Amino acid sequence: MKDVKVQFRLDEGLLKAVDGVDLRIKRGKTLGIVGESGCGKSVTSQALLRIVPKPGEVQGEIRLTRKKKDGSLEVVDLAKLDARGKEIRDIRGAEIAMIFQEPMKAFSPIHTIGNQIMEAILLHTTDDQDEAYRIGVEILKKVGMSNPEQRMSEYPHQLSGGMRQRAMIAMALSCSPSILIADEPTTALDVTVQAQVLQLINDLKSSHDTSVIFITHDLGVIAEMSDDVAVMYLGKVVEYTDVDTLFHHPKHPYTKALLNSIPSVMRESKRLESIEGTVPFPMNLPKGCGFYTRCKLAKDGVCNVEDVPLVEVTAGHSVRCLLVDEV
Ligand SMILES: Nc1ncnc2c1ncn2[C@@H]1O[C@H](COP(=O)(O)OP(=O)(O)OP(=O)(O)O)[C@@H](O)[C@H]1O
Repeated sequence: MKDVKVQFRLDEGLLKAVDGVDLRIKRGKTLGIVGESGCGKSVTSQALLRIVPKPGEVQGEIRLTRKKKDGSLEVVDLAKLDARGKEIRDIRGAEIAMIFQEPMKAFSPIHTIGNQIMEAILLHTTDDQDEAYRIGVEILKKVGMSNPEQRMSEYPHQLSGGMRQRAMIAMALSCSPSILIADEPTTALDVTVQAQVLQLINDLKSSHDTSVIFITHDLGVIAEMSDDVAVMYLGKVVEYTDVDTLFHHPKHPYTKALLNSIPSVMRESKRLESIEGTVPFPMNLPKGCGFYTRCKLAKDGVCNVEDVPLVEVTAGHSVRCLLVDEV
């Protein structure tokens, strides 16, 4: 993704939900996107699939390298495609699939799990009903579903929360996508089921060489799942590096504050730190660093003058902060 912007033209003004995001998703690796509510994580992933709701507009470059039927590679700029056209519909589900926080929103309540999984397979993989059924059962088995044949004929409400989440992952994986977007997929689950679902995504990633974009506000989950991490704040990436560097050598004051706000059994402190205030609304923002109003290190006349660029401070580690040397 290169300089990707998503803006909503509303009566009140221009809402910049995503404001110039540059990200790279490597094959077979997980990119974690973390940040507070409203920072633009979900809209970034919606932009990738071109499912940003109206009146949202996507700008910038979203380059996807894909294999053509003859085996050769081609690069498609998803941002330039017609959001309702055939080309992006072929890519959605087949090339890039998504799992959501609430599976009930992804499934239709009036069709069986089997019908819904088979629909995706019949659309992208085969015309043969029997083969689609066989692939459906196989994929349910793979995601650890008990009695997969029986599940095929059940409706979403007949499954438990954890099973519904597995069924949604099965539907997303049924066409072997090269990119899987997981948007807070475990937030609504209890911790044991959460651990199983995370394990499942990690297993499938390594066995299928799938690239995963994992969106969450939970830094613990980020640590467990990601190879690279992008920390987002107010529609921008403020820090972008590999997971070890992020946790051991964070540079941006916002990342540091986020890390200090996680309770740890290893750290002895009287009070858990919190970040004062809330994320500003992304409309009519003043110039300068988006974190200025909440940053303990902010300097008047330095940080609130010009927009701050994302700078590579060491190889593979980019930070959007003018005071990065002092931090
Ligand atoms: N359909 C829409 N119309 C107008 N504004 C929107 C729309 N969808 C999102 N936004 C705005 O875009 C910004 C980013 O939203 P987004 O849902 O990407 O945040 P998020 O980081 O995913 O938050 P959460 O963790 O709560 O899902 C927010 O200010 C939100 O209000």
